[in-house]
Amino acid sequence: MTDIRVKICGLSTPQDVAAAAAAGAAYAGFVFFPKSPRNVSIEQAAALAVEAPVGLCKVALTVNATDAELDAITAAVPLDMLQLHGKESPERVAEVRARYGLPVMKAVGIADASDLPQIAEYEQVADQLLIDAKPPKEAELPGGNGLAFDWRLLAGRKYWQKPWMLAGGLTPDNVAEAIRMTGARQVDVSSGVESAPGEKDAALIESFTKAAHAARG
Ligand SMILES: O=C(O)c1ccccc1N[C@@H]1O[C@H](COP(=O)(O)O)[C@@H](O)[C@H]1O
Repeated sequence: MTDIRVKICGLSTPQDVAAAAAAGAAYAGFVFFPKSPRNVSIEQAAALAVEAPVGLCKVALTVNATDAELDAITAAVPLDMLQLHGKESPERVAEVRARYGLPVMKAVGIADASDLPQIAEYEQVADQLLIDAKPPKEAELPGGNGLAFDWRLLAGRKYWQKPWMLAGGLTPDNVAEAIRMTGARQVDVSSGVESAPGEKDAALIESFTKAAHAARG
């Protein structure tokens, strides 16, 4: 059985990147969304990405970004993947993938069973899927809210053909149970490894990756 792959999202300092790499994370996420407490400038992200260890997959998270915004990010930051975390249509996902030549991971928000068919739709056009909790209507952020969805919705599902990650409200304490219930082989976390909004905690990053790597789906 292959190891669980962990993405630590919302990194904003060299110490955050070092902690994610030291803990054995496979992906490092940089958030380009001004309303987020984890937002980084293009200059900040470029400096972090240049120094990141070889082998750590560097992911830019954007929300309904325009071509001009994506042009600026991709021109300056050495990236391995784009994460689209807004209301991008399947057509827009395909367009971004073709324009930038980078793998695209599309976030799909789940609140109940009626949200599941979207996964099959985005699977046609994205390289990976990120299955996250749907944000509450009043939420400022489309993700990164520390909210989980009912993992039983994924239990016993038909397998998807594309790689996918589980996200939403994961913590060092619940990630093993989430993996067991959903069969996820990849997990993504942001607020569950923070001591305050936007402040990553190296000890929590380590506990999270340890718990995820020890878990068996
Ligand atoms: O982290 C953010 O601030 C963020 C902002 C806008 C869109 C998505 C965001 N984060 C993503 O959401 C998931 C779940 O977050 P959490 O662990 O529940 O806090 C996270 O893994 C990011 O990919």
